[in-house]
Amino acid sequence: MPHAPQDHTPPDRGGRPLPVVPEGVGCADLVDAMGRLHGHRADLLPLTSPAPERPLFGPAATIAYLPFRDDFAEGNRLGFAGWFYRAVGEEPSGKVLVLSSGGYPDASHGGATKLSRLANHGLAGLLTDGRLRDLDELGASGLSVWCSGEATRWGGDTVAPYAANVPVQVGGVTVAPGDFVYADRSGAVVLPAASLDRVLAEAQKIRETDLGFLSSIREENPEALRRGEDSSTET
Ligand SMILES: O=C([O-])CC(=O)C(=O)O
Ligand SMILES: [Mg+2]
Repeated sequence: MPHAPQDHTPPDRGGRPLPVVPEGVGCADLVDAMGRLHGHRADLLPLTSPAPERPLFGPAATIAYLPFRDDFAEGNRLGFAGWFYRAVGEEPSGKVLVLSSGGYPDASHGGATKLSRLANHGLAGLLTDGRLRDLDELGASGLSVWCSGEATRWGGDTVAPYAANVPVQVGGVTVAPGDFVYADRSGAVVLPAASLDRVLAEAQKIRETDLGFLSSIREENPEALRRGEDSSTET
């Protein structure tokens, strides 16, 4: 068994458009669906967003941050701009930029000025387990941005980008380039591209089953349940 996927190219969808998350389906439904279809950890605890009403969904372009090294000349020369354009490639539109915090979740991993490239190139947004600066400005950009919190101090002497489009670890979860990332106020979840359609269908089924439970719970008989005579709804 290989320890990591070697090819991170998202599977060819045969011209089919990218799917959307079904109406009413949220993070917990997607995490439940992932639990049914995969054995690995896929959920991140809730992150902070300047526009939490704006869920994030799209294929990941990853940048790995590491603790800053003054002798990493090539990486430092590329800077954020170089790593950003390497990560998003020729088709940046709709992608989610994923920045791994590199062991310093409280350091800033960027601010609204350099991250204005995301809106310029039509990305869906950004997810990181590190902090960001200028959250108000990022919220006004129309992007969906999720991070561990706001920072005011520049973080470039603490962490720096050193690789693009490699699998990264974010909030205890592996994100490979091309994985689909979803985030809302409840949390975030990482969906393998090859399973995407099945996970979305399963999440919709879970949501519909829950709606069915809600109406049978409304109609249940408290007396019968106290006597232990009705176990039709086990929620
Ligand atoms: O965080 C940084 O590296 C610089 C910054 O504030 C910005 O780009 O707006
Ligand atoms: Mg700034």
